[in-house]
Amino acid sequence: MLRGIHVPLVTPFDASGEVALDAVEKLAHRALDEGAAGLVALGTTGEVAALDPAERARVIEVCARVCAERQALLTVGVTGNDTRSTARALRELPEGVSTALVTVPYFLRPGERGVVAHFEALAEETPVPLVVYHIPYRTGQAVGAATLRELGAHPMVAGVKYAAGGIDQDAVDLLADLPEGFDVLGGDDVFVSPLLALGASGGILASAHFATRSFAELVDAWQAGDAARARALGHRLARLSAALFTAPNPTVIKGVLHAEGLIPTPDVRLPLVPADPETVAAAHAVVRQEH
Ligand SMILES: O=C(O)C1=N[C@H](C(=O)O)C[C@H](O)C1
Repeated sequence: MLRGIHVPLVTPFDASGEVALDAVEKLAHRALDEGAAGLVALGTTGEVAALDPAERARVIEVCARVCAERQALLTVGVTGNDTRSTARALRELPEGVSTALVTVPYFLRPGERGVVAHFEALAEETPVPLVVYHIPYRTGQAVGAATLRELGAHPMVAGVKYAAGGIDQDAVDLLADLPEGFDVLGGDDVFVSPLLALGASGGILASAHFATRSFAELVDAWQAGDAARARALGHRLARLSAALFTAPNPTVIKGVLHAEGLIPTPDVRLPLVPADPETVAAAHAVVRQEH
């Protein structure tokens, strides 16, 4: 079910600080035009924590409309570290959402048994399949291959966005023996090529706002077993991703999107602060080489 490149859209703001919904719509069409299999609304890249409920609803509405028109998959980020409120947020997801990207409970560090209990409870209530968002350097909670496999056995758990900060032993173990119907999507942009080589089926990658078609080709090349082509593309795209992650995400990506005239401002909401102009210019130079 979870294949190809899914672009976690930034949430652009206009000069008065409001969400620029027309720019969201344009970015959504552009990503799909360029070969993305789906979109992710309200990811980390979408600054979900800084949006109020009405803004979140409007962003989902725009993305759901575009994905329905284009027959693309819409994943919506649902974050929370308490099971009851996360279950409520899932139940309240509107029509048009295909899957929910649910972060491993952060900060609390409930242990792996707590993580399993959390996702099992959510899986009983969710109207759409879940994608576990495993990102221990943000959540503070380790989740090993055995636990991910246990979660993946549930019919309402469709996959994991794997962002362990590199290729670790658990990634190797998990991809060697995946539960039926459970997919692994890379979530660390710089490491997506090696994860695809191990058997991941795609990626949720903020850097795929740029060179979307090349990222989609990277997935296809690994799946076709064309290692020479995949390796060359992977090295090139890792350089692009590294340049886009030299300051907290999504500050550099917004800076470059603005420099390209694709969003009205490069603004982010506090506590994020805009990337400095030199950082944006350096990343923009790498992006331009991909045009
Ligand atoms: O919003 C996302 O989804 C992503 N967030 C990651 C992060 O900010 O750590 C990066 C990844 O490309 C996608």
